[in-house]
Amino acid sequence: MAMESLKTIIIDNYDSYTFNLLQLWDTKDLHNVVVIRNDQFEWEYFQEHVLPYFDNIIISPGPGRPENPKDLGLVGPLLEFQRRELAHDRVALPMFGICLGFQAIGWTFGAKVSHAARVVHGRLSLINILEDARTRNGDSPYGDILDDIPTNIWATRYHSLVVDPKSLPECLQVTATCWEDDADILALRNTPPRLDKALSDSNENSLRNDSVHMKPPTNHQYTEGCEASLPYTTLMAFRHKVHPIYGVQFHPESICTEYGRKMIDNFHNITEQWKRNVQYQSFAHQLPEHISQLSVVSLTGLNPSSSLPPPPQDFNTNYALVAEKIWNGSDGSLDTQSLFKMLQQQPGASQSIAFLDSARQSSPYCHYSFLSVNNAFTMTYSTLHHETRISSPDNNSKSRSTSIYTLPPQQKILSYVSSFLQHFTHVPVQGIKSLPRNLNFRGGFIGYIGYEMKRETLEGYITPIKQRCACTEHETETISPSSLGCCQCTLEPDLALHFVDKFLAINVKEGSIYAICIVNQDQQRQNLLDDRADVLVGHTLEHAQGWLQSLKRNMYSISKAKISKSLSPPKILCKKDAWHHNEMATAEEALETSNRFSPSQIFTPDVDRSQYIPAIEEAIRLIGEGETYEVCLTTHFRRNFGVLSPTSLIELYFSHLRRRNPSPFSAFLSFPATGLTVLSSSPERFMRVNAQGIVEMKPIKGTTARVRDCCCSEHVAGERECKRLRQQRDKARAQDLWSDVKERGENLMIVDLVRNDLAHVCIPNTVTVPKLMHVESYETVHQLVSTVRGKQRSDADPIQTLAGCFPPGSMTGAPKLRTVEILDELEGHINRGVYSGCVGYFSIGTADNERGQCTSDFSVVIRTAVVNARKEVSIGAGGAITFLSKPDAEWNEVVLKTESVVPSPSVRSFIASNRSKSAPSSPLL
Ligand SMILES: C=C(O[C@@H]1C=C(C(=O)O)C=C[C@H]1O)C(=O)O
Ligand SMILES: NC(=O)CC[C@H](N)C(=O)O
Repeated sequence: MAMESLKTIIIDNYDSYTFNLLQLWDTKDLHNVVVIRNDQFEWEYFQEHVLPYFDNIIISPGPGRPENPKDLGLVGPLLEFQRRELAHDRVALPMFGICLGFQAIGWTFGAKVSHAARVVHGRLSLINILEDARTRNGDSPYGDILDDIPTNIWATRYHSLVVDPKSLPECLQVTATCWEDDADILALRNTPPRLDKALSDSNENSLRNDSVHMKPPTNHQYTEGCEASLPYTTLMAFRHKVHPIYGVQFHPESICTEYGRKMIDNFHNITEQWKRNVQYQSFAHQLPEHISQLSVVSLTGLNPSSSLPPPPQDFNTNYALVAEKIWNGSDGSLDTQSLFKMLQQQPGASQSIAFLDSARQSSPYCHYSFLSVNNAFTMTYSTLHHETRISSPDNNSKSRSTSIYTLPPQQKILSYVSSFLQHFTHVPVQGIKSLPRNLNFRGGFIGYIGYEMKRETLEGYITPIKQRCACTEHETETISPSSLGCCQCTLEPDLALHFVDKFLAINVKEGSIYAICIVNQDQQRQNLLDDRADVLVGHTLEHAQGWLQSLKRNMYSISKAKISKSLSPPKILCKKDAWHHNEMATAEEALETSNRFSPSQIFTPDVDRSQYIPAIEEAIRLIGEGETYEVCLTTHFRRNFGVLSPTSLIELYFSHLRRRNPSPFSAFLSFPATGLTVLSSSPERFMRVNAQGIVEMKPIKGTTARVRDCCCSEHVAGERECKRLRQQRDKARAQDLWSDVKERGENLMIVDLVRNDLAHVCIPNTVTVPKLMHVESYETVHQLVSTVRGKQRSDADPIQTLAGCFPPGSMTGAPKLRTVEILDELEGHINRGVYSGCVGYFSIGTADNERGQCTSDFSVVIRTAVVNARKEVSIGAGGAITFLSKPDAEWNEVVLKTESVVPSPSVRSFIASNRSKSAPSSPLL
């Protein structure tokens, strides 16, 4: 780009894709770009104090429609102003409108915006660039946005509305259209699928985009059952015949659109030419600081070469880490459950448990499990009361005391967590030269951030009145066991984090075990909430050494008793074979299958099928109106179990959930101060920040069951043939998932959303998609998974990085803000709680990695049971609704997902036998 001082303002219509545009700039040019929200200023102020500093304008996509003044904010009067200026032969800045921006330009100049004959979200079309677009003569001295781009390109579309070509005013000229055909389906049929057998991520730092080259089909065809029954085209781009004003209906910033960058380059070149022609001078040669600072995301001071490690810093002198390998995997693997029990018998052990369990040993995401049963302190938080509770062990270490602090207005709890963790960087490691590179947690926070934390992280979100806490006792409440759970805020806090300073790290591949302890020799306390609270983290060296010694002694005693049967999921055996051998695991499976039950029989859903289906239909209607593109609708299934002791929950986790659904991000967390326990078997990574500052997100969208049924009844010749047939069908199913445009659409929408989130917290043009929609196969399901990465900004830490992307886009849909507001209504303002949030860690930064900075890894809370102080077990489940959704199938998906967590018949009897005599009896257990 040869435009040294060209200054661009991007106006964001609260679309979740706007920030992807920044990825189309070179980092060194971004200081000339400012992104503002469409409601950030009154128009008059903007016109006088902001606009004159710029050379051109980009108007973003967005939910809603141009006729609605709220959807456009200041874009409405801006466009009207531009139109009037041109009508009076005055100078108006070059403009480029995208999707809603395109529709808004068309509407301002007199075109009609109507419902599309075919609603398209997250699908690719072949755009046909009309030859006229290339001719520079006519009345306009300027080139076109689509210059020097092949005649047919793939582009992503997210729209329900269209500019009616018949209504296009004389001054606008069509430059591109597309056929409403099924070119994407046909092209996918001729493209080899991405089936990740090995599931390996060879280079976790790679920032290269995946490329799937789809060959365009030769003519326009329609697949059977497709709603496009007639060949017709849709308007995809126009330009002003005289002035440098352009618009495209598709999304140049989507990962799947070709030549997006070229379009932005063209716009810059056009603007330069225009500036020369009209001799335009903006207010200043460079953007002054007070204007740059208006940007929603600061785009100044981004260092394009910040892959270099920061200058070495002094060791942390307050804290150190003592670590020792206390078990060598070659001696055999220890059974995790026995290890758990052993830790609990150690002095000082409590029911305050943090266990991040890489339960799916074969997964490439599984390196270490982290286990702690005595934490330095635990903090919980309520967004509605702005209230933090901090509980730490009392002197006798068995009991805990809790203090309550109210945060000042406007303060955010995650900012405190972030500044607290800053005391824990460059911590020197002792007792061992260095810890393995992939042992990423070195002490720090382990816990969850619940979905309602969106009230403090999602910009522009205002908590609806209906969600305010109705509890009157709360303010005067004193902490006592009886007052626990007086309201939802204490029953299921919006955030709960243990600070872990003494734990085991278990290498799940080798079976080796490290014991790690933070040392704080002077027992200095650390400030947590400015000067409101201080906490004690870390132990004396003598304590740490004593702990290590006693662990080592105990390791050998349990090793004699228990050498692990490694966690392998039930094998598939032919039925004949299973019955013949009376194979236990298979028999149990068969029992479960024959006893197929619906979770709604034992758990009560917040909304049942008859209420859920209308909510799906409403979501589909809103998509058709252009209000949203994808809605991740969810509900909860609940059941009160009367009594569930802490021990029985641990038992339940190991014997049921971990066994039935071993997943890479399994977790068992218990928070005795609130009586809350989380049992998770999540397969989905939300966000990880590694020691090199690479941020990774791995959204899952698109799930299909694996073919696991025995085919013997189909008279196949023997077990071998049965297996071959099953594998063949299973592969075909994976292939179908890969090429299913509905599933791909869901995935692409979230990939583009997640890229947008990352563009806020990473150097924008480092945001890449190293894996785009690969099929990953687990025991029971194939899933369509994408990997999105970026390099964290040097001024951000993992907490700010996570907050900038929270709540997880795969649990909201897109565009995030509007869709979250829609979901609040559709889900009746019922809290999602822990479900839909994230579980994981923020680790301290140790000096043995080159940056010495904090790291993190969080999963999305799905396939998870949450047990509260009232012994109510809740399981959230849902799925992404798109315009192509079939309500019945979506409900079945919810039930299927719940069934992966809900106790199986055998576990039901387990709970029954563990229930105390006084507990209310249940007819089903
Ligand atoms: C909403 C859930 O899962 C989310 C929705 C998915 C989908 O729609 O395919 C897949 C994984 C999650 O991102 C859930 O499991 O409850
Ligand atoms: N992506 C967009 O900007 C969508 C614009 C408009 N809301 C539509 O659905 O057509």
